[in-house]
Amino acid sequence: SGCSYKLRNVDLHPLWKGEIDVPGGSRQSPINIRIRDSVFHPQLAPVHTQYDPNTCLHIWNNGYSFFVEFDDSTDKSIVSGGPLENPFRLKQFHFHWGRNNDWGSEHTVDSRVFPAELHLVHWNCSKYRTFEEAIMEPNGLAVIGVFLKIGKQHEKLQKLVDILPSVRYKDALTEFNYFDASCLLPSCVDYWTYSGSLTTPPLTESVTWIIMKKPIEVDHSQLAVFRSLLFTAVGEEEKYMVDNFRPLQPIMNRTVHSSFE
Ligand SMILES: COc1ccc(C[C@H]2SC(=O)NC2=O)c(OC)c1
Ligand SMILES: [Zn+2]
Repeated sequence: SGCSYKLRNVDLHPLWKGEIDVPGGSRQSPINIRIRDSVFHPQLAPVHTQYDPNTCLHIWNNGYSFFVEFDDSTDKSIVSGGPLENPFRLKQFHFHWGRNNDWGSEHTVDSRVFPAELHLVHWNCSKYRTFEEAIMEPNGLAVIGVFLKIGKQHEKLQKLVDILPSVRYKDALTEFNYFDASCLLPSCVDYWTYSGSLTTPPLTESVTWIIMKKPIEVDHSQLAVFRSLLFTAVGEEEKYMVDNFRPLQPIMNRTVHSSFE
């Protein structure tokens, strides 16, 4: 039961008040994935994640989303296979969501919007020495995108939901260890992949996007806790952290490939 396309009459986050498109950008994200325009690539193997829950470090509110960050000093938590030529190291994951369940995702599928979207961010440790270096390179990052839909409670996510109040304010950071990020992946291995960019400044065109076809389910009360976070720091006029997604960008002359027919 796809939700109908809803005009997102949201007032944009200050991040997007100014420039929305990158001058000369030819591979910006997010995009609308048109299923009938995607090209099946039989050589696209399943994506393989190998995450060590002990590499989980902390969670922090960066004023736009909350980032769960990982120790990326070793190859203990990596993604490989799929469109990737070599393994990439897990650096962080975060989400984008709306003020209500009618919108919130960054990517859309045949103009269908989801209430939220998870991004698992990895960098090309075979070619670059650090994450900061990799974000400036065309093949520097691999981000796995997973759509969230409202349904049954996601039990493994609850450990994360329960700690969110401790990072309510911008710049708050709290220790968060032993979390297996693979519990946030859908059981279906099908995905789309395309070349794109970061969806917040510096908007660099350094991302191989891997968008999972199937969403994961969370219940409405779990998503409600995301919306209790603040964009603002202690002492500032409180602004709820909602609608932290970038508007859709032009596909230009890109092809989205699918790992499934
Ligand atoms: C300075 O480097 C950065 C800055 C921002 C982000 C987060 C962006 S990028 C994405 O996919 N979603 C987001 O909100 C980042 O992530 C790789 C890397
Ligand atoms: Zn993101």
